[in-house]
Amino acid sequence: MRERTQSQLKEVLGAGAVGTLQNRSERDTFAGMYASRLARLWAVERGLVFGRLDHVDEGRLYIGKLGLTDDEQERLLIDWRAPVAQPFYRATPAAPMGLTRRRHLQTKGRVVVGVDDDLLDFDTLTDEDRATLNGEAALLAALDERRTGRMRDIVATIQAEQDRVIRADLNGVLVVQGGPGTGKTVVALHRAAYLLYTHRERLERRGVLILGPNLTFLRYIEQVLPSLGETDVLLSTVGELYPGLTATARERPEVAAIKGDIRMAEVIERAVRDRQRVPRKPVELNLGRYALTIDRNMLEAAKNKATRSRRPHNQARAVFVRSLLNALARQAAKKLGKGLIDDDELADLREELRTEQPVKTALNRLWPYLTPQRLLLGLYASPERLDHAASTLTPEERALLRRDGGEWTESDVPLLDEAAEVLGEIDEQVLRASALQAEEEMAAARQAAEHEREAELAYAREVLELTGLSDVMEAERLAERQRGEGPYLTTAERAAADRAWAYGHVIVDEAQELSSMAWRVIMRRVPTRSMTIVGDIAQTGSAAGARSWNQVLDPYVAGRWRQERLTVNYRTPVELMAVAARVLATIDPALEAPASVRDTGAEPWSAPLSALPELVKSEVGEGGKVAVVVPDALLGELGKAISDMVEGTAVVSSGATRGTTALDAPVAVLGVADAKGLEFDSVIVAEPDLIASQSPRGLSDLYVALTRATQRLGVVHERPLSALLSEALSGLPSRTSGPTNGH
Ligand SMILES: Nc1ncnc2c1ncn2[C@@H]1O[C@H](COP(=O)(O)OP(=O)(O)OP(=O)(O)O)[C@@H](O)[C@H]1O
Repeated sequence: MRERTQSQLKEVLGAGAVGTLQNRSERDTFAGMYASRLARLWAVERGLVFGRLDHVDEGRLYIGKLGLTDDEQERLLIDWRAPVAQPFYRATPAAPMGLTRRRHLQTKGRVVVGVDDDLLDFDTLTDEDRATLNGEAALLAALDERRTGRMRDIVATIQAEQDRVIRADLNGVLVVQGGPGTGKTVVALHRAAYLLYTHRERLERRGVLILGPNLTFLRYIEQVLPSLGETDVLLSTVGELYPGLTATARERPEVAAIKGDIRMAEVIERAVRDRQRVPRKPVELNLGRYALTIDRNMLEAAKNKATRSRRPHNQARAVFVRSLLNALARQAAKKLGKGLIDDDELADLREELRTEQPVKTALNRLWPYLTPQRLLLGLYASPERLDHAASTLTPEERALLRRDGGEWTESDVPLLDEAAEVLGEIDEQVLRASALQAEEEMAAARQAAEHEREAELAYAREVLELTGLSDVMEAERLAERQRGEGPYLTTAERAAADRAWAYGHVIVDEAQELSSMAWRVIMRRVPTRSMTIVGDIAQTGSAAGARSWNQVLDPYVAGRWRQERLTVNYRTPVELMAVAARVLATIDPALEAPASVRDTGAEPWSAPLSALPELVKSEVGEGGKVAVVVPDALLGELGKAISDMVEGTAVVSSGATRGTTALDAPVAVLGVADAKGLEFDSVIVAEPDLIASQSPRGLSDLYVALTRATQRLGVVHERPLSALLSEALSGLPSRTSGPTNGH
């Protein structure tokens, strides 16, 4: 199939860029189709075939990562997502679904290195068969494997409760609630692959978006879908949802809480209204030959008209300007002694006035073009504007929003998106004209005599300021880059560049962390509300995060969402989960930790903080990936202490970029927010008490930290444990250095 597709691609490309426009576009479409088919055929190499079904009636079927037929259309391999493959995941001895046997195949390259059978129809079994039955071997072998720093697909070992989530209906909102390690992430990814297979046409056109908590996490999961042959899915954080911006900086919890609060929607709306100004005093315009006055009545009338148009701010500006210019033109006619004028004359005068500099400046003051960036920075920078727009917040809350310039944060992105909704797009033509105008102003300033230059430049800058052009020009450059849509731009790429894109399906991971304002952005991206939301309310660490799924979803789909639960922990062994469960009980005794599926015999241990670098070294010696989860305040200090001692240590500063090496390094030192969703062979948690007290949801953070390990867990501290934690953690056997036993 690879060879055939390759030669089809070659043939199409060989036809060259000739012919009519339509010919060429057809050629591009075919080339795109063959190229992605080829990519898919190469992507499924690892574990191509992993299962066999022995049917009572139909004989043998092989299950694999994609479907294959031979030249006679005989089925060679069945795609795991096809309905006939379902018994591979769902059949049990009680409900064998027509199977006598299910076989798991382990392969290395093209060689079968192991088989593992589940015999489902006991009547056909001999006694010896029954005695050697070990259906869980494949799963347990997969779970015990050393971690590589990248998530792997689980097609060969999907469990029945997970399969139900994966194959759930596309429409509506599905919430998948499950404790740590229950496979929420990996299941969500397989669901994306399943939905693309089952609803290929609809979803390829509209695209699928997967949202994760941070860039390291996206890196961690980015290979799963390609390994299942699906390459055109957009992975993103909320910080990247506003096109042209990657916000990774994190806000202090108290600021994040305010910026994520639903009251901010109203604040933004008022901030925009506050920029549609009616000054107390009339505005005088000196046009040389005569002077005009913009009085309050004219302004109110123009503003009312613009508001009644119900268009967003930037588009309503045209209504405002036209109304005001008409009034000014009538005034000018009077001044020029023309008396009553007809419509044509009025239009001429209006257009004449439109080009007068004092008029332009006044209009820009009264109803400026605004970009979301300019609006927000203008708001944060001015206590007066904040007092006005944010009167629903307390003075303390307003003070927390104050900021001069600075980097965009993750919490700003939903506010920028909200502002973009209220402001509306700036017309392309206006953008181009204003960019041109600004360039002319700058050029004129440069040409001006030396002594005038200063003043001219200041003026040009003022024009830029007033119209918000300094970032409008940025915006235009960006728009231009995005317009270069070549024929090979994939759906995901086009969607990423378009703020108004409506996705076919959106999957939200670690969904409990998102603020109310972030949910508004996400919901705008899926008007059909076809969504999968996965998370664990007990793990909520963000101050702006969710307390219940009802609270999150009621504003959008009250009573119209369904929930599935995942109950088995595939990551954390029993011994480690016992400790985590005790911490969970301190958050709320009613919360239940998921049951672990395996034990390793390695008990969690405790040691003094001073031994940390030594212990890390010894853990590295045991092999696999090691993580040290630290309180944010100690990241620098402990990161350095460990780096000095252990080669190849990666310290993950908050707001890491996609290029981070944390996943590839033998040791990662990181805060809880960056450890969310990840897993490591061995985890050491430093100063648990400080983690628990560093934010209002600190105990949940500690629970997250304690559930990241697949094999071994240690706790190091020098501060005494608080009463709350001592019951959960103080009984751990102590360790100074050297390997743990039991593994
Ligand atoms: N059916 C399965 N077969 C093999 N491995 C599995 C299976 N289900 C889950 N796993 C493994 O268990 C680990 C935990 O899965 P995952 O990260 O998806 O859990 P999670 O519920 O998202 O956890 P958390 O909430 O802690 O982030 C992963 O290594 C995953 O590959």
